[in-house]
Amino acid sequence: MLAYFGPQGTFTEQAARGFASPQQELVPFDTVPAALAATRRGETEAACVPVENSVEGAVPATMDALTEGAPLVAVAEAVLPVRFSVLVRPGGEPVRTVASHPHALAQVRHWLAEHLPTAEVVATTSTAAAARAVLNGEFDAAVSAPVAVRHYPLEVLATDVADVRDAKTRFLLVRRPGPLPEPTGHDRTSVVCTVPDRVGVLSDLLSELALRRINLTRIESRPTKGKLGEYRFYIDLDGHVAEPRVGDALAALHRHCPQTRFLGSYPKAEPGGPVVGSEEFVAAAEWVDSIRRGHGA
Ligand SMILES: O=C(O)C(=O)C[C@]1(C(=O)O)C=C[C@@H](O)C=C1
Repeated sequence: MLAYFGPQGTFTEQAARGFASPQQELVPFDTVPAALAATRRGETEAACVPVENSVEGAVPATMDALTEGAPLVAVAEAVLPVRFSVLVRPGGEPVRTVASHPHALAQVRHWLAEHLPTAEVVATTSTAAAARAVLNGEFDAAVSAPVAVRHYPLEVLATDVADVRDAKTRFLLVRRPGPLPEPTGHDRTSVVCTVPDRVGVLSDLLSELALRRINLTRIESRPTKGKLGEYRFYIDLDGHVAEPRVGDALAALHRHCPQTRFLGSYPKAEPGGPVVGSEEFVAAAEWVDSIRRGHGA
């Protein structure tokens, strides 16, 4: 079974369908923490959750839920184009309220201002939860994934709605810790470091990556929710922990920041970015090894 951030008809369901094997049952959960909790408890083999949108940035619910509770690791990612449909009940009633996930609302702000300027905008837990609520008569319109109309008998008021063309959302497939996916040469590694209160610690972390020519693809901070001013840094970098260069860098991050959690090494959905080989790291490690064995200098 594969848990996903639902209900049926979310963008996340689409991403989950891409990950699932033909026989695998998909199980919707109304929140990201609930989908991850089912996987932590072993009720589902994996969970699919949104992690980052090209317009609105990180999905805080996912970042927090991956850090709090038993460890989970990402084994795959997917990137989907995001364009919305605006769904209403059949019958042409006036649209006084329009609902959706905050990330979706942020991606259609201009469209709403132009086409539904007087409608009150309401946040829901997901785009599909908004469609479900419109069906139940709670709101008049939902900004939803185009597939939502297959699950909820609503009418399409507008399609292809997006303030920013080519917007994309990245999704992760996470499991309980186990064997890692094999390196492909186009991988991403994710970690979260809860930094100690020490001068220059962030600069130290970044220097360790730069020294090893590791490309940083994302860095985000979130409060630990403990003391004011205490932060965690979510770091995505190019490469796989199985590569000596990357393994070496993660060990260095852990030295600076003992509270570092590994969040996975997995193939990138859209290969790109500079490719840096590990050859010189392997050669250097072999050289040191031969010195230790008394064979070289
Ligand atoms: O509500 C959904 O349909 C989701 O899958 C969540 C989500 C998100 O978290 O960003 C996914 C893609 C869109 O950017 C809008 C909402």
